[in-house]
Amino acid sequence: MTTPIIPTEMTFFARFESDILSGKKTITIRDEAERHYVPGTTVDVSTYEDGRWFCRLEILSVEPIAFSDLNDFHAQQENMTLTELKAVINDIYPGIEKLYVVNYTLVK
Ligand SMILES: CC(=O)Nc1ccn([C@H]2C[C@H](O)[C@@H](CO)O2)c(=O)n1
Repeated sequence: MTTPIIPTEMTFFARFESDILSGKKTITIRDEAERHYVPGTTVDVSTYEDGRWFCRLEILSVEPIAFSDLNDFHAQQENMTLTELKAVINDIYPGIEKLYVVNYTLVK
């Protein structure tokens, strides 16, 4: 039996940093490769572009979601409209239907 590796790091595109730090963005939607975050653990967060650390987040939950089931509540939690959110996700994960909502809170 293999021991699961608990992720301790997460990256975000730098353009989302201010929304995360202000508490306006409280979820991120990731693909299969990033579904292994564990509720109750904390992760160090840095920018995807240059690896600059900017905060720690506590993972609250990780729930599967189909792209076609994304709704206005998800968009609100991302501080976007649903149209914007779907466009962002389509850009990052083109054609991927099976996704995961990672809910987090800023560690102060
Ligand atoms: C490497 C990678 O995939 N990085 C990501 C993925 C997603 N995000 C943001 C963009 C949206 O706000 C949500 C939904 O995917 O999460 C990101 O910043 N970096």
